[in-house]
Amino acid sequence: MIDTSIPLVDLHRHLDGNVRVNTIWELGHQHGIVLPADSLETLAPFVQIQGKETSLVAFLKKLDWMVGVLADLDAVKRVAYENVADAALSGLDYAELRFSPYYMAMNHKLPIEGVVEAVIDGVKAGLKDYNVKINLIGILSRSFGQAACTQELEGLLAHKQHLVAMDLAGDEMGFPGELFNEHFKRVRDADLAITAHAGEAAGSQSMWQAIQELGATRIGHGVNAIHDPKLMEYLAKHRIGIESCPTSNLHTSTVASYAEHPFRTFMDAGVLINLNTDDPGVSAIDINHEYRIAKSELKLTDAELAQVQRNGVEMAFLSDSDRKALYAAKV
Ligand SMILES: O=c1[nH]cnc2c1ncn2[C@@H]1O[C@H](CO)[C@@H](O)[C@H]1O
Ligand SMILES: [Zn+2]
Repeated sequence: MIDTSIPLVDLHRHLDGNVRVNTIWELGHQHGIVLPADSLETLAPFVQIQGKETSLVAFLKKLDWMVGVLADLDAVKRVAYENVADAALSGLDYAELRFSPYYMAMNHKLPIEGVVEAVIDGVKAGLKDYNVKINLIGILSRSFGQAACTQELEGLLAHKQHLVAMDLAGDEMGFPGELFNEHFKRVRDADLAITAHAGEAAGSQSMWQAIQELGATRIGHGVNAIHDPKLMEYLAKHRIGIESCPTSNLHTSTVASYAEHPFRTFMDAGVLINLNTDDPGVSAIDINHEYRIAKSELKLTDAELAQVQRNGVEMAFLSDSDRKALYAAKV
């Protein structure tokens, strides 16, 4: 299913949506944080999806315990380290890990810039022990409003040399992209690439906004583009990549079933699209699961899966020489 001659990448993966249940348990006890359950087994349903949630906002609540145990910067560093380990252990050659330092900092009033530094340190430590290539994407969490995103942006820009891109995530319906035009002007001025969660909870207009006003060259989810033929044409023509996360889309009720996921519609329209995990800890999945689902439920052939795998490498925020090196390491 996975072609071992092609690099395996995950481009849409929230570091703060991938905290191990065991780590939540240990950090909770270490820091005297009252957890909602008194054993590891009974904790899992509070932080992982059981069946599915009724909406994106309901889904996002599952991440709250993951950041709720980040009581100090060592905890942040640990989570970042374990994210590198998880990426390597699931067989990824390359992952772009995205994180929202405001969201990670807010429960225990950690310094936002300190969180950014701790993530960078944790990833560095992970890379000493595990063989995988990692790049970082900074997230502006729209759900906390414009002022919080300004603080978040500044904490991230202070370490922009460690980032490849910036993303807009959170409650897409409640906080439309227009609110963040000024933020993303600063991101463009800093020469970082841009991806944005769009067309997940809101319609295709939100994707046009992300592309034309924020400057996104990739879109997270983008499911709702299929209702807008002009946009589909535009995505294909301009090679705007769709970071697709089918299981997350099911878990947020963005699609009602795998069978209704429009992945194939994008492929047939010539749109660059790949497979990703989104919040592997919350969804309790890994990248292999998404490729299995793409075969069994989205009915992709092995040749199509190989194309999807290559699309991911094509879409990655990598320099041409790094992209070549990633390919070269597989042959
Ligand atoms: O599927 C998703 N759609 C939109 N936002 C998301 C999703 N998963 C996580 N986050 C958001 O990303 C930040 C943490 O990295 C948080 O703002 C969380 O709500
Ligand atoms: Zn996401």
